[in-house]
Amino acid sequence: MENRKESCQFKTEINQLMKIIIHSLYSHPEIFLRELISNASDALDKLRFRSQLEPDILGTDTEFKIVIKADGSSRTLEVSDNGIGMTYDEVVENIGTIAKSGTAAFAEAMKDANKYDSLTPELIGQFGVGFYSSFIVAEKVTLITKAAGSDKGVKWESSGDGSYTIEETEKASRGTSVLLKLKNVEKDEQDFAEEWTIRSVVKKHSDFVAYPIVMDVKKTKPVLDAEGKPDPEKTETVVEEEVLNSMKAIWVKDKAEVSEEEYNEFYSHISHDWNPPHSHLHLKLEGTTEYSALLYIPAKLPFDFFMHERKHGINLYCKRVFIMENCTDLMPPYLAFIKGVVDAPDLNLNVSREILQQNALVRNIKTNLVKKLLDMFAGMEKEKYESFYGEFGHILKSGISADFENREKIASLLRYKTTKSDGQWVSLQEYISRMKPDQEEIYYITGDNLTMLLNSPHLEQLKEKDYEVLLMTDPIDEWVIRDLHEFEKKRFRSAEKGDLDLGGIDDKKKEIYSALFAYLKSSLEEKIKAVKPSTHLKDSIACLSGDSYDMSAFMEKILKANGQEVPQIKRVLELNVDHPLLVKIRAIYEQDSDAPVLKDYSNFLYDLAVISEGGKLDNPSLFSKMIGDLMTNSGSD
Ligand SMILES: Nc1ncnc2c1ncn2[C@@H]1O[C@H](COP(=O)(O)OP(=O)(O)OP(=O)(O)O)[C@@H](O)[C@H]1O
Repeated sequence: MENRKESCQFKTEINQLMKIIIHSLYSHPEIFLRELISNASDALDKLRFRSQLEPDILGTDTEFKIVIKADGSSRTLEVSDNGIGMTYDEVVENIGTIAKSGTAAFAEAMKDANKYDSLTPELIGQFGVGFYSSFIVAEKVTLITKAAGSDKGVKWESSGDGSYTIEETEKASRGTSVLLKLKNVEKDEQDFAEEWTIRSVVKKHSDFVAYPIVMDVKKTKPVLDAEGKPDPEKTETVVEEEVLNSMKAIWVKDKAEVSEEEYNEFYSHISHDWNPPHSHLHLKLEGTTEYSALLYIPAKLPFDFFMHERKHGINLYCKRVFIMENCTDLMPPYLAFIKGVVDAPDLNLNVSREILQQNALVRNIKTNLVKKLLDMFAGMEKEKYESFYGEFGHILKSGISADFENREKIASLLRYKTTKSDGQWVSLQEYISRMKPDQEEIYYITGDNLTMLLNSPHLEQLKEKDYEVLLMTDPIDEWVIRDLHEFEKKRFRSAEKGDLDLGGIDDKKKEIYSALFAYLKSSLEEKIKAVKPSTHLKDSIACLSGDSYDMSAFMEKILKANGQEVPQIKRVLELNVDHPLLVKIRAIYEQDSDAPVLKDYSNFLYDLAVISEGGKLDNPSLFSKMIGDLMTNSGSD
């Protein structure tokens, strides 16, 4: 049969991606070597895992390793592995098209970014540049691979100029080899054809890779004399294979043996994030549930956090043998941003994802990890915790609804800005400690931005009383409140729903307004369910509020934004009976309860309430006309 062969163009996005990578990483060329070694190590992990179920797949090639060959005269560098390899279709899928969510999102984010200079390595690091980073140092890349169990090899080749070729080929052994034809380098640039450059980069970035990374190195050795003793006078140059990395799994080491730098390097190895992590947690537990774990909090929320295909969560090992990546059974969704490794020596190596779910050991480890992480968050010093919370707080909060057992603990980790915190975060404990002596409840208000909430008319009476109000701007806060109800026996109370009971309204006033309110109610029947003297307002004239068990305006907005059908909810129009305009309207009403202007005034009052909560008006032109009339009249008074 004819060998398959194709010449293809890269997708536009890939072209763009390569340009960006080459342009922005030229000052960090060594990154490519780490990426290639990391891919080789992943390929060996996959093969090792598969060989546990299919031992025959290895054949005689059982010594897993990554081989680096550098040749200064031909200016080539080759990174090979005897891992899982790729079939023709896998090469098509993985190299040259955008199969991965990360690459696609990266290309999307960078679509109109021709401002390469603003792309720092830290920014790009979030996206994982992978295989394409080879083109930073190479003018041509040739990948030859043979999948485990397959009898044909595949060759992929590109000069990074927009096209590539792919064809079936012969390859003797299983695995992948990436051959780079290196670009020429200037005098003081890193040269990857040189042994010591490779040696130092491997040591720096890939020391803990679990497989030997070997290279033939030239050594000068004394020649042995006839008795087998070294002759100090004579030396010869020999070539020997040398292992460049220590292969030490740092998670099984003692904390004292691991430097900060090693922790950070290991983090970028497993997470493909080049930014140093926010913090790490290194655990070694003995006893009935034995495990070691090295967990990291990233510094930033990964850009692909909410994408389905996202990987790089927790990698599961058993006695340093890789079992699976992204082991979701070890971390609840509200801590899914945690990355790291867990090594459980008592786990069965052949464990499948399905079995894991029911495995008591895995459940215990999970419970334990969650506890340790929550304790770690609670123990962080303020500034450090707040930088973490600013990034991941909205995800952590979902634990309030999802993890009943840890609800209290998570609640004490919540932070909110408040009407009195001047932009600072406040914990619920702090809020309670600052409550006024006559204050019984924790007041909160929800909405999508702080400025609007701070100026909400609903807060006027509360401000007058000098009560602090939590400002909740994350959609998830609606669910937090729904499930939390109270904290340290203090109930949460919405500042925009129900009566505030902060001091009754004078009965006499209620009485004199009752006729006007009845009129307003009938005139606005389609929009509101009642008109009431306000318990919230102090300076403003009108606001809309819900009954205690009604959905909040923010919740309504969130549900609508998510395409859910929300039944039309009529709210209560609250009016400030001490406001001069209301006094004036009442006077008009008492003079002539059929005065045509009253209809306009009722709409006007309703519109004022809508505007004060940032809503949109049905008839803005009528509204501005009313404002104009009112201003003219007040001038002539
Ligand atoms: N040495 C290899 N052996 C087998 N498959 C490989 C090898 N190198 C790359 N691949 C395949 O090609 C895919 C794309 O590799 P690439 O380095 O571009 O990204 P990645 O490693 O998946 O992700 P990241 O963005 O995190 O680096 C890999 O997911 C893997 O399936």
